[in-house]
Amino acid sequence: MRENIAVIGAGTMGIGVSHAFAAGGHHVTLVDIGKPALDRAAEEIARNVRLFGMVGGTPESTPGATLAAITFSTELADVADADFVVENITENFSLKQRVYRELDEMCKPAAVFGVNTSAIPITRIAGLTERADRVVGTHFMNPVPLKPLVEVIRGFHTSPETIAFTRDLISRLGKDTAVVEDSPGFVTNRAMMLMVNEAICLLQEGVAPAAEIDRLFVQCFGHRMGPLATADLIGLDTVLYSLDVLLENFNEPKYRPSLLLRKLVDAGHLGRKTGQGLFDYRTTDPTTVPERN
Ligand SMILES: NC(=O)c1ccc[n+]([C@@H]2O[C@H](COP(=O)([O-])OP(=O)(O)OC[C@H]3O[C@@H](n4cnc5c(N)ncnc54)[C@H](O)[C@@H]3O)[C@@H](O)[C@H]2O)c1
Repeated sequence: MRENIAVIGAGTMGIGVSHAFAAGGHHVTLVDIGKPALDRAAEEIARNVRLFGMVGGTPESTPGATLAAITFSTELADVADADFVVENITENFSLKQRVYRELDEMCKPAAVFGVNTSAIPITRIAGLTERADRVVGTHFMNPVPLKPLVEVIRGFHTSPETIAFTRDLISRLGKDTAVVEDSPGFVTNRAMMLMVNEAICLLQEGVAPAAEIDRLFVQCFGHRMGPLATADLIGLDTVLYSLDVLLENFNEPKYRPSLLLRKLVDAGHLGRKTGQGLFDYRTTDPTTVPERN
């Protein structure tokens, strides 16, 4: 069944989520506050369709067909007809607060809200709306079209029907779901952000150069990508904001972001999306590490 999907935020995640739903046969309305972000999103989706297609998606998808299934808009009001909303705006509670209050007023009562946050508790977001039973965490992984599993988070009030609807929708994209209970950072990011932050601390202390830190994870532990390349792929701003959320919620100093991470974000070096981060991507991709010697 073809659903009306709204995707809010056309950054790293909004690009991948729109691509996955459009290639999966749905109609997508992608909303961002800025036209430049939407133009970049259209370019990147077209490039990504060519590059990697979609796990379980329509094999005959072309950039033109995928883009034709997406309406690009700067008006939140354009998502009033959505059956399912995936919100992917910046990892900042006050920004999200404004968006959810507006969405709750304008969307039809039956619409389900999928929160694609890295760490903010789903129950806290659901409390901003009058439809807490229809708010669910949908933690997609990056790059979305290539990742076979989505972490689905059950908020305090999320209903069994909402979980079932969300799992069915995601399974029709050819992806599996792992349902977990609500807790800051969920399963994945509570553990992963700690590892990434500690790897940045190792770099900051000069224990090893960035490429060597990542090589140890790839060649010794069989990781596809080292923690520093992972941080650059996520976006260093998103890593920093996620650690801030974990620190605020758990009040444990182990989640304190490294000074180097904060400095790079202040400098505007946010990783792949800006061309520089822990590595420099402007001319070549320095993060490709062979998996074995
Ligand atoms: N990057 C990842 O790997 C990853 C993975 C899973 C979840 N997330 C979560 O997804 C969300 C988005 O992350 P991202 O990496 O795509 O961030 P990003 O910075 O790349 O993109 C955020 C986008 O949201 C837009 N935006 C901000 N306020 C808005 C508003 N009021 N209305 C519409 N658009 C608005 C910005 O213009 C920007 O284009 C965050 O909550 C993040 O924690 C990120």
